[in-house]
Amino acid sequence: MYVQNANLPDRKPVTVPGLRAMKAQGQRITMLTAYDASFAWQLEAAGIDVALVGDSLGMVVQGHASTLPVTLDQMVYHTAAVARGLSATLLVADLPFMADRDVAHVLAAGARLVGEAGAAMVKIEGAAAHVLEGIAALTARAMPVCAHLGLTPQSVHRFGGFRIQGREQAAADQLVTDALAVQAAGAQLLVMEGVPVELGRRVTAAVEIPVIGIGAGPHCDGQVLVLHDMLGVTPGKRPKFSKDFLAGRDSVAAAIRAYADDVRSGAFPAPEHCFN
Ligand SMILES: Nc1nc(=O)c2c([nH]1)NC[C@@H]1CN(c3ccc(C(=O)N[C@@H](CCC(=O)O)C(=O)O)cc3)CN21
Ligand SMILES: CC(C)C(=O)C(=O)O
Ligand SMILES: [Mg+2]
Repeated sequence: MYVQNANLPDRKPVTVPGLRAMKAQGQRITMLTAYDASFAWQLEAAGIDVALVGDSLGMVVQGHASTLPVTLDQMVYHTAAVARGLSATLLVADLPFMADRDVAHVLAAGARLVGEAGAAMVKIEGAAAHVLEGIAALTARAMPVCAHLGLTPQSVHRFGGFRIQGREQAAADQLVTDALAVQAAGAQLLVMEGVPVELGRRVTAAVEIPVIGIGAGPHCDGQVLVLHDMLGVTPGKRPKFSKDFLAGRDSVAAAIRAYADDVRSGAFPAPEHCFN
């Protein structure tokens, strides 16, 4: 913790093996995005388990229409800022678009996000052959990997928009196969985004690693939201799966605590935040 004069809450550090134990014990995992030290500290103080420096910063911080313009330098800058606001919260950073172009780039990006900026884990989208290779290469160098499947925003042009994935049987079966493949490659956490409730349930049951859902239904081992969505400050339309937790509350701290409570109790996501 770098922030001066901070009143540190007494928390046990969240670790990668600790998340696996939470899945085994049926304790739901809470995760939110953060992009700067001040909001990172709000997550820390509220007892959120995992902070994600998402490339969604390209949309909610920079104002772009997609995550594609975000650069590795920008991810390193934001990850380092978030790291200074955290102590016990596990820090995950997204690999930006095209940082997965080959294993050398994946490792160079991982080294910057983990070694220079202070992430404990790096997140990489998809399960293509070159991505599986990247997951294995990072894992072999002791940089734990969070996989990301389903509505992977870096594939927005392939999908033709931010569309729910895995609605057809063949696509759903392929997503289960992909989840097993990223786990076999070494991934220790999996974000499932924008899939029907039943597929979120299937994937969560199929893998041993914890599955964190966003628009993937209530059966995942944990939930993640974009911070700006859950504070109701996203410019324009929020995704249907998000919820404004600041509405009716009087502080950012209260909103984040309510989110954590609702994820842990299973009250969030409700049916109106889910896809069938
Ligand atoms: N503010 C924000 N929140 C996010 O959750 C988020 C980002 N930005 N940027 C990166 C990606 C993009 N995401 C998005 C963005 C929009 C929808 C969306 O509008 N979905 C439609 C459903 C479309 C369908 O039914 O196929 C919706 O109504 O929610 C979904 C995911 C998720 N991530
Ligand atoms: C929405 C989450 C999972 C993400 O990847 C991001 O914020 O960039
Ligand atoms: Mg992302």
